[in-house]
Amino acid sequence: MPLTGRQTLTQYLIEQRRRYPAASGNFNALILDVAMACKAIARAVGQGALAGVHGAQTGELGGNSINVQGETQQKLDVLANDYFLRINEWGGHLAGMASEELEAPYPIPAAYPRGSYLLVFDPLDGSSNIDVNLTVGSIFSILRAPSGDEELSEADFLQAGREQVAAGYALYGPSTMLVLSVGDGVDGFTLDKDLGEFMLTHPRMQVPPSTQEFAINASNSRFWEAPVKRFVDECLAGKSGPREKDFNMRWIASMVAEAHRILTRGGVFLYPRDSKDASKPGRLRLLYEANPIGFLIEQAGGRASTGYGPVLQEQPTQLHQRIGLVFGSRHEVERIERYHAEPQAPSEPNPLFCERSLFRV
Ligand SMILES: O=P(O)(O)OC[C@H]1O[C@](O)(COP(=O)(O)O)[C@@H](O)[C@@H]1O
Ligand SMILES: [Mg+2]
Ligand SMILES: [Mg+2]
Repeated sequence: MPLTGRQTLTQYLIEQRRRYPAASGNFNALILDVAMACKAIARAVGQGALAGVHGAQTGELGGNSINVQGETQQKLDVLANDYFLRINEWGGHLAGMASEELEAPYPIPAAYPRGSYLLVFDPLDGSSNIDVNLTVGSIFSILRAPSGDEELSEADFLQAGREQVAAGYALYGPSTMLVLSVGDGVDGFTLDKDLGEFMLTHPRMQVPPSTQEFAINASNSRFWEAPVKRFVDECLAGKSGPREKDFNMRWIASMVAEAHRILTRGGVFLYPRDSKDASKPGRLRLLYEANPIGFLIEQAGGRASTGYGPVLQEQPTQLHQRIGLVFGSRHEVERIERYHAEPQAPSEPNPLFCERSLFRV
């Protein structure tokens, strides 16, 4: 038994390596570098206004800085992105990185050795919550890099979620956590700030198969597709509706925090494909939001879907591609997939989401 009574992240990784001796020490070192970046971000988030890290980032020409997504960058988006790049570029484990905040992939500079993995990340998820002091996080995905020393291209990152070697997130909430899957279940660690170590506190996390809690941004209801309207209407109808049970609703606007709640006590999260903006078939990004969260949820016995099928099977076509995402307790996600699979008859609208719809005005 370790001295502290709990396993540290380093001890956990060493033990994993003993079980799979073929795994390289590079992989463990990479996870520890990612964890270090998350600790640095946690410190900045924790200091908040004292560290002057709140508010929008100023662009080169004055005014707010806008990222490749067309969204205003917060100071912490930029700082967190920088920590990820600086702390992970030197170790010799990576061939390149890609980030929500960078338009193009970031190849490892020639000054450092080139490694065999790719790191893809959303350095700060839930940015709209920074200034109001609510939980935010970082999300990451690890892929294999192509062998050889050809120049890295965007195509090298376009791997389906099933190909991920590992995925995880850090949560900067009342406590700082790191939740990780190396493809053998999901384990959660809490940061002991005095020791500066992530300690294993949530071994073998599991998503309960059933739930009475759902999460969706209901202000988008007029843009939803019929199967999503039907699902939500049925939840809202509660005991007196077809589901014959009451549901509770949550919306934090930090997907990483919603994922953590669902990994802890179950639930279903929807940011589905909708008709809000024809150029964006969804809000969330496939490579660094949907895929890593989908990997964790499936490793914990839950289900992650586009509504039409498993999200981890989607073949990406662009680095910053967006996608509809539904994940969480298996029975609810399967139900939503069933609703999408049922033939829609526009001439015979379902009364639940038309005249009697709870979202109808
Ligand atoms: O403001 P909305 O439309 O509810 O969107 C909230 C969603 O946007 C996100 O914040 C997107 O993440 P970023 O902060 O990394 O852009 C998700 O975490 C969250 O689920
Ligand atoms: Mg995000
Ligand atoms: Mg972000």
